Amino acid sequence: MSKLLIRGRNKLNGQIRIGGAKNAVLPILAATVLNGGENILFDSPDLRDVHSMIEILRSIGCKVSFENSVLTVNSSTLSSHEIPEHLVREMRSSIFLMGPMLGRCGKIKISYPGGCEIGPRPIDLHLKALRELGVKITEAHGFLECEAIKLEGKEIHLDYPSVGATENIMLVAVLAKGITKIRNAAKEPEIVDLQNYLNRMGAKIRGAGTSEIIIEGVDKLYGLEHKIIPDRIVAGTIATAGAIAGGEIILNNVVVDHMKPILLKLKEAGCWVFEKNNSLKIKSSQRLKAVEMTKTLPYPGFPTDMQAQFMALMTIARGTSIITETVFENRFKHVDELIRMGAKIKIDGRVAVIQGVKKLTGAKVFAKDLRGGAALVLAGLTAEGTTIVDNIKHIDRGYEQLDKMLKELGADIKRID
Ligand SMILES: CC(=O)N[C@H]1[C@@H](OP(=O)(O)OP(=O)(O)OC[C@H]2O[C@@H](n3ccc(=O)[nH]c3=O)[C@H](O)[C@@H]2O)O[C@H](CO)[C@@H](O)[C@@H]1O
Ligand SMILES: C=C(OP(=O)(O)O)C(=O)O
Repeated sequence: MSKLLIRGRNKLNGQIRIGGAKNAVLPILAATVLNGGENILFDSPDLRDVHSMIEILRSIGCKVSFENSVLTVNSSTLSSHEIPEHLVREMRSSIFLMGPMLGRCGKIKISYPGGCEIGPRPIDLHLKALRELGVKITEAHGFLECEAIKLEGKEIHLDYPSVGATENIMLVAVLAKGITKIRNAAKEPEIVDLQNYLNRMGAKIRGAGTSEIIIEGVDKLYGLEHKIIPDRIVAGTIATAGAIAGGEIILNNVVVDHMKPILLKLKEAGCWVFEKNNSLKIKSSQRLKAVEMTKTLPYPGFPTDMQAQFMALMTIARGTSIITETVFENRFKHVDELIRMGAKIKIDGRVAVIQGVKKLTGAKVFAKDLRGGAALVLAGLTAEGTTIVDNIKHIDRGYEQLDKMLKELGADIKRID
């Protein structure tokens, strides 16, 4: 199992370019099966999840190549509607295939996505919406057999603004007859990127980024080129690394607007943040202050995918901070590991109370999920002595060589296989 070894207390300085977003490229990769053409995706991040999605696409007959951040998918050779179970178990995002496969071939057989570490993550909202749009779903022996009897646009009200359900509905509705309206849709920037990608292949969608998305079904879609938006969570993680380690870093290729909820919290903690066009300068030269209240919420609220990293920062802030996780039921698994490094954190249900300490100390810790793992790396940057973060396969799911990026900025970090 690969590990990261970090010798703490180096300041971070320098510049780094942020790559394309995992949460944008995964639904877009699934969407490539819709058009039966050639899709060229620029700025695609080289991540474990992206490779899992590539394997899925190949397993159903698509031709895929990936070189220098350019992903090419030709879906004209699609030949199967059955998604291999072992690949679906690798990654929850495999359920994004449901919408496009139903639109293109009228059927899909897929197992329930793999278990996850941050809560039960049901897919009931996806299935309810698909049924409303005319899909017959039979659930048996852990598999979902779905058949599009007659795909017809409808008004769908989501009980919760689920990112994945909003995207799956968009993906099936593009080729349905008539108009689909999603009410209480999720507003994340990655949904806007999906809308832009789909519209450029011939779809008629408007409203992404607001709570009402309208999709007018079309008959035919075409292959195209598209550039993936920058990853706001990777940018937020590196910005928080700069804040926790101290120094002055510049992040290039970011959409500052997407990062506002994260930047507001960094500023509240006393960090200097300078915004300029598509770059950000983060400067931190003194012990930061505790941020009294942080609550994770759907966009444009503070992202749950930044909760663990922000908690790592709060462990060494002056004063007491409270972080409430409202999106996922079980996303505090990094807490025990941070405590091993000297953090003072108490958990009560979905609320964490963090009493800032003057310093953390290096320890052997275990990454239990993606963002929790990144939080442990950030804690290691400030800790006295050596930190070993074990089980970093989770981190590789969402960061393209986090160690390399931090090393470039001056961290003493190395990967041991
Ligand atoms: C690939 C991708 O884009 N992943 C992101 C996406 O995940 P994902 O799309 O899975 O997240 P959702 O927005 O769907 O989930 C939010 C909440 O809704 C619940 N829920 C969701 C669907 C459903 O059918 N039933 C249900 O109860 C979930 O269990 C969770 O408690 O948004 C999350 C919330 O911003 C992020 O943490 C993930 O990084
Ligand atoms: C939870 C996350 O991703 P996924 O939905 O792909 O598991 C994440 O990116 O933090």
